[in-house]
Amino acid sequence: MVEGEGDGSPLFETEVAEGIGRIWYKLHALSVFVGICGIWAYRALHIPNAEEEQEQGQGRWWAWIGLFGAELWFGLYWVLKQAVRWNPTYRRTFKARLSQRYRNNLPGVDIFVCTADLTIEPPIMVINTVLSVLAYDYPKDKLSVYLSDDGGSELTFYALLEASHFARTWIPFCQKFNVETRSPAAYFKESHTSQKDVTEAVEWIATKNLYKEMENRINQVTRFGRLSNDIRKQHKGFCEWNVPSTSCDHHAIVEILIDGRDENATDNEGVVLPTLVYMAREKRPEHHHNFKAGAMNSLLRVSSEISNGAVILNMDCDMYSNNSETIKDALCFFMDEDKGHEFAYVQLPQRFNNITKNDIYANCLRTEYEVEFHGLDGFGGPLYVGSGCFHRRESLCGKKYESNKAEMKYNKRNTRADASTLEEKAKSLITCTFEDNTEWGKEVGLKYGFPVEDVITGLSIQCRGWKSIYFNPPRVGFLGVAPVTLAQTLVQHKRWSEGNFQIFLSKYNPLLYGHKKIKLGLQLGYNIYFLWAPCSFPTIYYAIIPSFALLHAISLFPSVHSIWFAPFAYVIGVTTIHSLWESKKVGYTLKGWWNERRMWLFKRLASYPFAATDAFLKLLDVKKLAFIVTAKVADEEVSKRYEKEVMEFGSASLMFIILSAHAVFCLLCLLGGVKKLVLDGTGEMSSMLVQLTVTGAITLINMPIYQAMFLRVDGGCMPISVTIISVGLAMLACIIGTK
Ligand SMILES: O=c1ccn([C@@H]2O[C@H](COP(=O)(O)OP(=O)(O)O[C@H]3O[C@H](CO)[C@@H](O)[C@H](O)[C@H]3O)[C@@H](O)[C@H]2O)c(=O)[nH]1
Ligand SMILES: [Mn+2]
Repeated sequence: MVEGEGDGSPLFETEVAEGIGRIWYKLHALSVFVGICGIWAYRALHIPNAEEEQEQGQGRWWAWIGLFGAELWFGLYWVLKQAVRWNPTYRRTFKARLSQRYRNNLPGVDIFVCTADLTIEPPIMVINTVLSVLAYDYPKDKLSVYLSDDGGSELTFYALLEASHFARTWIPFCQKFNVETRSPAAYFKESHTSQKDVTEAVEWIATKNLYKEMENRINQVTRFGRLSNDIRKQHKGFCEWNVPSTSCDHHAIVEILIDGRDENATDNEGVVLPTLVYMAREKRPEHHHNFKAGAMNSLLRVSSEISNGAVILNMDCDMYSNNSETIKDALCFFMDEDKGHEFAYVQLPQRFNNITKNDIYANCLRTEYEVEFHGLDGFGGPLYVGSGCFHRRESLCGKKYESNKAEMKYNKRNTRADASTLEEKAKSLITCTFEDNTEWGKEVGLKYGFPVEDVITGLSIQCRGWKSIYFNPPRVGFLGVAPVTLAQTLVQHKRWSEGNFQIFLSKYNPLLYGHKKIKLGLQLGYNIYFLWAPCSFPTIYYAIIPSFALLHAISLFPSVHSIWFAPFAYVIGVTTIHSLWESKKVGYTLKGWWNERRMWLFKRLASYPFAATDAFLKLLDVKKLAFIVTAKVADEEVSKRYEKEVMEFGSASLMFIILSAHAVFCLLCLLGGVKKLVLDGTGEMSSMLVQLTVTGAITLINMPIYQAMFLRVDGGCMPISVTIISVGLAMLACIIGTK
């Protein structure tokens, strides 16, 4: 036995960042905090009095108080952000020890893939995700994959049936040639025969042809919109669609496409296959289905009947597994003899395979995944953010944490009931009324009532005493599809920020609900995300008032010659440098950093305000919960512009009117202000420097908007109606208040 590999050695290792770098970081943070206090002091000590107001214009007092409020907010929010930067924690697993120690005692793993909409989540994409997890490097008799289809479509069922056939070739192929990328579409895109020897190349070509043929069949059927009679004869499951049904009105369907207990269900090399199940829960217009949370809870019940794996992996249909070892990684945490029993879930970062070089819409959330989540891990574990999360079934089903060390076991499968009996039993668990008068959606399973079902579920699991793990493997674990237009990103962020803020406003507010249950650092950490939406108000204020005052040559900041200038310069300068440094460290380009800054502003101007409003309306019970599924396909023109990192507008929307009206407004303020200062000689340059900088920076960041309004002519440019309305609005705003 290798030294250190014995029974007692841990299955994972934790490293907390320390050393001189940390000390510098903390000193820097302290100094910035002093600067922030300086800004607060300046505001508090210089509140304009009535006399001054006479001199400098009516609204100055209001402007001042508003800025004070905004600066208080930003300062406190900055403090929250330090919490997750204080103790970054990193994890490493020892998979060889796991395999050696638990060779025959590994637990069953159930993988849940969710899909909801046939048109924006094409079946070929869905089954690529399914194939990537079917091919996991894990004992196949312990692996079960479930597809939940909220679209309830026979086309998706057909695609899954095709996948179940192709899996027989794909799984052994991956094993034999050590394929790392186990989504066939992604694999055949990145790999070429030229890198292979003859035998491999032959099999490579054969497998690729098989895949391409399947892809063609599926895409043809999808385009056509229905199945031929020949196809419908291929499997008894198609009978389920004999009665007319729609995505929101149909009975429960459960079809076991591959029964892992069946000795004849083997791949081309004669090895047993993983279990594969199609599920569409019953849907009726008069019953609320609770979106993804409802689907996940149905999956929990159906899987408990069929395979009852002790570990559950949650996947979105667009996010394939890119690393065939992540199940083992997750198990290194769950099965560690010393600490394992404490962990409820292991979240991996969500990465995307369609991010452009400079990540124009700041979709990859690198700061969150590379910096902040490591910080959260130091305080008891990260948020559960959906796709790419491994759960202990017990904790997801509502169990409280108990400190006794119980080993995670392999649950024996029900071998008596045959597949069709299991299917019938499973169907009875996913009817519309099954959950009535039960704890499902409340204390059991994923929680209902929030558009970010995962985050609230994770929080309540942590509040039941469990810890969670953030694991960021060297080879990316999961790769999904990020939105490719500005509108999609803004809408996606509206859902997230609204859901998060809704939690903040509810009884689940981490400061109350988590009090004495989770660490303070984690409570603060949660609030970074929960307060996204209200961050919009101080930002809007700060993005308008200083510029407006500049236009009127009213100074709202200290003059360069004043000692009070120092804290402003220091805080603005150092936080900018720090964010540059941080984003460089996590792999952003300079332009990527700039794009991230832009999206920071755009989200706060045009997405979060809607989220905050809707969250309040929901609190008052005037608005119903909605879940807009993010689009995963785009037409060719749009994709081309995305590849070239040209910002996409194209359609008229209120979000765009806000953005462009604000952009024009700032430009007018900048021009007007400079004219006043330079040509008319009103006001002092030295006391306007901060406002000039702020307005100038906003104008620079808005460059793509001006281009889209006045220079571009392609399909993604700003619609002329939006341009007219926003220029009108901006001019109106500039005129108001001008005497
Ligand atoms: O009624 C529904 C709505 C959605 N989904 C599925 O839920 C997943 C997530 O939806 P998507 O529109 O892709 O949301 P994203 O914003 O991309 O997803 C992020 O945010 C969600 C919470 O808002 C999490 O559930 C996801 O895991 C996380 O990746 C997709 O697979 C959908 O098919 C359903 O199964 N039923
Ligand atoms: Mn998604």
